[in-house]
Amino acid sequence: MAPAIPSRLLYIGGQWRAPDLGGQIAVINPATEDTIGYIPAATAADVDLAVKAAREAFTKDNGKYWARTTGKYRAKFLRAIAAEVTARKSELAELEAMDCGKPLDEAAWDMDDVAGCFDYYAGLAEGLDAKGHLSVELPMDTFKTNVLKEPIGVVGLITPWNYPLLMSTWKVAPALAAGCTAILKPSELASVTCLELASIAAKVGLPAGVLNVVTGLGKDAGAPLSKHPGVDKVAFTGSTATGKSIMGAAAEIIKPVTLELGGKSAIIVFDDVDIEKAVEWTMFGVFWTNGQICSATSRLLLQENIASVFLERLAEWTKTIKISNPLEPGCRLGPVVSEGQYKKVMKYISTAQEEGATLLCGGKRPEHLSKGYFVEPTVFANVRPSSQIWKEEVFGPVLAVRTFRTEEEAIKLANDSEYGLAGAVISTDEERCQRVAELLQAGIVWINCAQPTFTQAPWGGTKRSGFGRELGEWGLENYLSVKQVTKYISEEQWGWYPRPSKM
Ligand SMILES: NC(=O)c1ccc[n+]([C@@H]2O[C@H](COP(=O)([O-])OP(=O)(O)OC[C@H]3O[C@@H](n4cnc5c(N)ncnc54)[C@H](O)[C@@H]3O)[C@@H](O)[C@H]2O)c1
Ligand SMILES: N=C(N)NCCCC=O
Ligand code: NA
Repeated sequence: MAPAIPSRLLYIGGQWRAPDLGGQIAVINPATEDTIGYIPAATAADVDLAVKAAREAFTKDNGKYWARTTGKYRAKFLRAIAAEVTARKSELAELEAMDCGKPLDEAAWDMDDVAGCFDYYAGLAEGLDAKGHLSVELPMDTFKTNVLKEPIGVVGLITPWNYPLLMSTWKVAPALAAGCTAILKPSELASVTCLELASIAAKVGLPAGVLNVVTGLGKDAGAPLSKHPGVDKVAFTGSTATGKSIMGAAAEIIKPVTLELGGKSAIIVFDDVDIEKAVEWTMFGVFWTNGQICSATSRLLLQENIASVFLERLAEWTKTIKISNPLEPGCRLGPVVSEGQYKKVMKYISTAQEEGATLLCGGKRPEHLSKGYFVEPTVFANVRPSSQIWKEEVFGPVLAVRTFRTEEEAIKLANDSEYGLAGAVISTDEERCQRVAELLQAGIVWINCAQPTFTQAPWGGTKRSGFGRELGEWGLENYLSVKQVTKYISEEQWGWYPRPSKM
């Protein structure tokens, strides 16, 4: 039996609190269109309380409460959270699948990644203790400089619905490891597991106010958080449009932001490949998580002389993907997240047809599913570079294909995008893969695969896909501020101003 959606309030200052205006948002299961629960709807007053709680936790006892504790102390809580996520893995995975529509196997994988990420940043928190006082080489021996890495302060973390708990963890884990205190505002379309993270924080005894979770609409809760003067930094993952407004709000008060935004990443397949392997990675690149991945390799560039064999196999294989309720064993494609997303994806599909692309497979709701926001995995060939489906992020299971003749042409086509998040190259020629990897304008490049992501490696984009890097050591730096402490160590008088002669 699927678990019931737990009934939760906002988590502020270590307490469960009803939202100031008493609002609620329905939790909709996109596979059934049923309302399966409610989450609280925070507004500006709740955000303000959460920021105050986080500030108090940050400054309490001159930082001895959290911010200036040892990394070893903070690591214990991060590891306890990881253990609790692991203990509750199957329940959390089911909640995630019911809330955002991802297949249960994917949600279970996410939960392993969540636990792994908390464990990883526990290790980096411990590492900070040793790195706390770096000394800097100076050209004068009359001075000595040390560099302190300090938590940046109270951080606002705003996250999307495609990996609800994992995208939040990519921010919460390094922020807490660094000694920051945080307010997490997950997406209103999928907040259930983030409220469970709050319950886990309470259970492991994370000091009150260190992590606050406020659910609510972007305009009502996200916007007040992003412009709050009591927030020292905002880390955001979501759409480019929202990223732009968050950066604008932050500019008013010179608040640093990092932005992980959208993409329209290319996968380049050369004619020397094993067709079976290349077809499967192509499918995984755009149909995993239903294509609702910022790094989805949703533009396929295919070398001309293998195009017909490759596309025939791709269409044939795509038609066999198991589309079902995410909780059904073996499901490989669930519904898209919401009715709004369903309509948006369908509109992209009809526009692609109007613009003359060739529909190879998919393009509609699967016949065996009359309810739920399901879209068949869809492949369009002969896509013109000027067309919408080539340029814009669909965030759904839709692949756009073009052929190319030369390596140079492929790179040019791949880079001809406003976005620069990811890219992939598939070829048995290692030197070619290396060359292409270096020339792709992207923050993430996959060779002979697409999408596998490791907590240890940096993640983030270039161009309009945003800036800043999450994960790995880079992810921790996001939440640290650098302070130099310079000491005069000479016994001598400084001697810049001539001493006045004695009276
Ligand atoms: N680069 C990455 O790592 C990455 C990862 C996942 C998703 N994404 C991107 O996220 C997008 C899809 O996610 P989404 O639909 O949830 O994005 P979205 O921008 O609509 O929402 C993201 C978050 O921002 C909040 N928000 C909305 N308006 C706001 C405002 N005015 N001020 C402050 N907060 C506001 C939302 O409530 C949500 O929590 C896609 O474009 C995708 O590419 C990027
Ligand atoms: N491999 C994983 N888990 N990728 C997450 C990608 C997040 C962006 O949407
Ligand atoms: Na939902």
